[in-house]
Amino acid sequence: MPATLSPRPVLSALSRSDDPLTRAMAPPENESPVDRETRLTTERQAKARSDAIDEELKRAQRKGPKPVKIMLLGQSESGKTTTLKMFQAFRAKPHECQAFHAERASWRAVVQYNVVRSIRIIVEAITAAEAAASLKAPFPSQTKYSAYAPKVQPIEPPTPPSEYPPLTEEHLLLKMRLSPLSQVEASLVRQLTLSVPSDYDAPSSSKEPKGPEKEMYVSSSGQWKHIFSKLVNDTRNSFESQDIIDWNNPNDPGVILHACADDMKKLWQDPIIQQLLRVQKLRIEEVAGFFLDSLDRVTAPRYVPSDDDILRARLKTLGVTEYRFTPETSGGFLSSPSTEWCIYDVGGQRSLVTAWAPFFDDINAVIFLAAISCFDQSLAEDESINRLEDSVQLWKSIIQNPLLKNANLVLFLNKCDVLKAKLQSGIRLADYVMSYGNRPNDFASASKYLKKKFSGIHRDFSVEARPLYCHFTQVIDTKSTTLILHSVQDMLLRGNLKKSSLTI
Ligand SMILES: Nc1nc2c(ncn2[C@@H]2O[C@H](COP(=O)(O)OP(=O)(O)OP(=O)(O)O)[C@@H](O)[C@H]2O)c(=O)[nH]1
Ligand SMILES: [Mg+2]
Repeated sequence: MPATLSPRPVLSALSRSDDPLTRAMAPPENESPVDRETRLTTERQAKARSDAIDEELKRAQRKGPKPVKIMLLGQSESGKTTTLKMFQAFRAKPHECQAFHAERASWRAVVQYNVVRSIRIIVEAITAAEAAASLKAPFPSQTKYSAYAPKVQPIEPPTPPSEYPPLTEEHLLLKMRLSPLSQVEASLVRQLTLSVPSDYDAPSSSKEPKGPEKEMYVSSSGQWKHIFSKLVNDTRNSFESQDIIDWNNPNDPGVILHACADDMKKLWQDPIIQQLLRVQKLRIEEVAGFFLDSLDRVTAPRYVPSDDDILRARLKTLGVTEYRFTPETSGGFLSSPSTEWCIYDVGGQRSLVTAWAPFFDDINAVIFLAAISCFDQSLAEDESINRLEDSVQLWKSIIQNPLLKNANLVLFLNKCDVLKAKLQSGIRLADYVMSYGNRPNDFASASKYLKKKFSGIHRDFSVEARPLYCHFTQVIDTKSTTLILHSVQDMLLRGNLKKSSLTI
């Protein structure tokens, strides 16, 4: 005899005539034994289906709420990927951090690429000075360096070559001795890209660059790291990079870099070269991925990048990278249930902005990064456009976008360390931002002014009335950024829980 199925017991307790629904649901009074068996089988199957659905729902609930979706937006070089690295290294649960640390081998190649790239800027500056001296050529065009060097708004005319400091035999000798670095650069490009971009002009000592060079990029920060799988021992059971890198590989770019270390240092520290860079208005220290002050360390045999090196290493993003993780919570109520986060890191170059929109749907929060130190630079893509002004316009278009009207807005006014250093070195904000007027040229006044500018745009143009969470950041600084990400995380989790009708 099959077990009685719900709602039989209730039915039997009711008089059939009490309620039309009960009557309708009741089995016919003259039901035959065969019909009864068929009916009970059908009911059992329906119950099994219903139980399966309940179990699936319970499993989904156990898995926790929907992931919190966050987009990192902002202009190129504003610090989006660096912020993502901060999430990966310091806000994820320990086993997820481990994967980040295992990527040190990959980041080692990026640091090496950044070093070689900086040296190439200097070598090209020497070549330009040589050409100017021997051929009495017209002004060497600054656009030659446009992909690398932070460009200054054309307020001052370029320095005439007659004012270039005279180079010595020693400089030319150094340049020659460093020529093997062009092979290292080509080899690193091969390692770091799945295929060399067709418009990438592989450097060659015998060839002058043709027009503006392209900065190397990766199509997605996830993909390129797989290339380094060949560096990983099959029998690896350790996440330590020392175990991952093949230190005996004679073709490792680190071998030539180590051999050239003294010459690179001599070149970078030479006072005449420093002066040459100054007159050519090449501020290499401000180029993303600057490691020339750490040459001893980063060219040492068995060099493995520190967390700090990874945060400073520069590789442009092309496309959209998705990173999922479960954040470490502060404990207490918010630590349960643990919500998964899904972070999208996009390429900020102008031509890539149109690729962002398909990801806007369902986004919980936008972290917009504005590099407020870039007030005296122009866009790599268009020298006539001031970077800060471009960032303001981008911010305006994001807060006006109807697809993002439900997204929480977090604004990182980033690169505060660079802004401070620039103002202290005497570069005047008022020379580039006319409305700054005669306010003091210090960090306190400049940062206050810039915050007002960005929050004023939010107040006047936001498609929806919503709060703005604004932070002054320098996302290469782990301590302060960890605290800020912590507060952003709590703010978003609270918002997310509220939306799911859970009170906190
Ligand atoms: N000094 C300093 N450097 C920073 C800061 N934030 C980012 N950087 C550096 O700036 C460079 C560019 O940062 P990324 O995070 O790659 O920039 P991005 O926004 O991802 O750029 P795209 O991928 O081109 O869109 C890197 O070398 C970072 O180390 C900061 O607050 N201070
Ligand atoms: Mg990036």
